[in-house]
Order: sequence, then structure tokens, then C-alpha cells
Amino acid sequence: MGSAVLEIEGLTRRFGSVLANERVGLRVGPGKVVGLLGHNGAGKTTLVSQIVGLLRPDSGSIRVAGVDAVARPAAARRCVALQAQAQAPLDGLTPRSAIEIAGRLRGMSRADARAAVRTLAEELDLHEWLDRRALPDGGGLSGGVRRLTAFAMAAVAPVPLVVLDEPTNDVDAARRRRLWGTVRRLGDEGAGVLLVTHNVVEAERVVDELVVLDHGKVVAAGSPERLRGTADHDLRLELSLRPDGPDPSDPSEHPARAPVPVPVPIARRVRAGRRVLLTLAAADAEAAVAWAAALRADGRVESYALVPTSLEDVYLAATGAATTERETSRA
Ligand SMILES: Nc1ncnc2c1ncn2[C@@H]1O[C@H](COP(=O)(O)OP(=O)(O)OP(=O)(O)O)[C@@H](O)[C@H]1O
Repeated sequence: MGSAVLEIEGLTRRFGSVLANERVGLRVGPGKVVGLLGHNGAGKTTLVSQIVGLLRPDSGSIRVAGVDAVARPAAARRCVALQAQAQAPLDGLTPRSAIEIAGRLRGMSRADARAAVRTLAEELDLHEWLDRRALPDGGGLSGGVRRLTAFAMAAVAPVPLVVLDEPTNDVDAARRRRLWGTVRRLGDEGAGVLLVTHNVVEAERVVDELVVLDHGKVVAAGSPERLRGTADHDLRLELSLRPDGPDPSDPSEHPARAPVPVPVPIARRVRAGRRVLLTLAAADAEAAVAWAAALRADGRVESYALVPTSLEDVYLAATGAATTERETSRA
């Protein structure tokens, strides 16, 4: 398994009466991309701030590449490249110079830093803006290009641990995909990556492991496959409820009309606002779709869709953002 590039145990940090991190444990191995997911205020930024020595924990330990980050924050910080959530101050610089300077500051030769800029510009499709100067008050470069530049500044030089705090905010869909590709490359080249994100659907494609924080505590951790807890051939049927309508499949919600039970076994049912997510076996898809089509024809749901299972419902369930039922009626 190799020794961890980030090892956190029993980490607790309080702000007054708020327990921002409560006995958090987390491990990032070399070459692994670990996603840290959580709602607004879950404690993600508090955790990152302690890893990079901006905040001292009340208790617990953090080791970065074997260095005790609580006792020796400056030494630990040298082993980490951070893309902070706040936009990096770039005013007066071009993306090319900002990325090259970030590489030089981490000990790269000028030639190596320039070569790394070329690689990143290619990977992230940054050529168009590479020599455009960032101006004060957000001028010159868009928020998305500034975010990509900050990402490239973190990714430019090899370090044991890369910490990315919401790296895709403001970034367009095509370049987000490119950015995830670079994150995967960093892992494949041996770095440990801690990826903080709200975007569970996109993160799922790139991470080796996930840690879900909820109100400061780790509520779920493991590989996407293990967390999904569903078989490869499972599918998800999503119902979009009418704005004023109850869930027609839920026996507990049928004030006016009788419920219509799903005609097939359901492995997991999650309700998130007006969406109902039902996990079922692929072999039962035809019967389930016929059932959903009838509900739609009857005006009892607005729409439905059959999609591959994802971590979204697991995440919603783990963080209490939805009501979940695990049904065990499967043969
Ligand atoms: N400096 C601070 N003083 C007081 N409370 C704080 C401070 N920093 C964070 N908190 C509180 O600690 C909790 C965790 O906040 P944190 O910023 O770590 O969450 P987050 O998961 O990063 O949220 P977001 O996704 O919105 O960035 C929140 O309740 C927040 O209000």
C-alpha cells in the first residue's frame, strides 16, 4: 500500500459552539485521488486549512508525507500544493507567467517549468489565454480561466500531496472534463490528491476513494463501488414529482389517490425534494419503465428517466439531504 502522503487521525476543530471538524480520520495514499464531499458548512475548508497549517487543530494529528503538520507546519506545507477555494491573486500576470513562477517557486528549472506550462496548456486547452494579462477587478481573464490557471499553478510541479478545493467552480463543461483528466494524471504519476468538491457526479469518475463529511463528521468513506453498494448491472429510475403532488409510489403519502406500488424489488429509495431515485436490477427495468410511463400518462409524475446508478443518491442519503429507505425485498 505504501506509506500515506496524508494521514489524519481524530482531528477536531471547534469555532465557539460549532464543531467544524469532529474526530475526522482520513488517509490519502501515493497515487490515489480521494474526493472529500460535503454540503456547505460541512467542514471541508476547515479541514484543508489545518492540512496546510493555516489553522491549528484543537486535537488530533495530521501527517503530510510523514511530517507532523501540527508540530512542523512550515515543513509539512512544503510537501503540499494547494489550490484554494478563493481565487488566486493573478493581477498583472499572464497565465503563462503565473504557472511558470509557481513551478520555479517549487524548485523547477526554467526549462522544466516552461515544459510543464506547455503540457498543462495543452491538457486544459488554455492556449487562447496563455499570454493575456489578468487585470484588477476581474478584468482581462474570466473567472473560469483564472480558476484553471490556479489549478495549473497547483499541478505544475511534482509534490507528494495536491489539495484542490473546488477546482472546477466557474469552469465550462469541456474544460472541466480536461481538468479531471489532469487530476487523474497527477495521481497516475504518483501524487496523492485530495479533491474537495460539491460535484459528486463528476467526482465519481475520477476518484479512487471518497470521504463524505456531514456537520464536521465523516459519515461515509470508501471506494465508489463499495459506497454505491449496488451491483454493476443496477440501474436508477428517477421520477420527477409534480410541484404539488405526493410521491405516488410511497404508501405513506397518498392523501387523495391510492399509491401505485413499484412492481419490482427496489434496492434503495431516496427522496430529494421533488426527485425520487429508485435503484433496481437491470432485468426489472422494462417493468419499472412501464410503471413510470403509466404514472406519467396519468399525470401523477412530471417525468421519469432510467439512468446508470451513481453515488449521488448515496451522498444525499449519507448527508441527510434526503430521506432514504433501504428496501430488502430483493431475492
Ligand atoms: N473562522 C470561523 N469562525 C467561525 N465559524 C467558522 C469559521 N470557519 C468556519 N466556521 C464554521 O465551521 C463550519 C464548517 O465550515 P467550513 O467552511 O469548513 O465548511 P465547508 O464544508 O468548507 O463549506 P463550503 O462548502 O460552504 O465552503 C461552518 O458551520 C462554519 O460556519
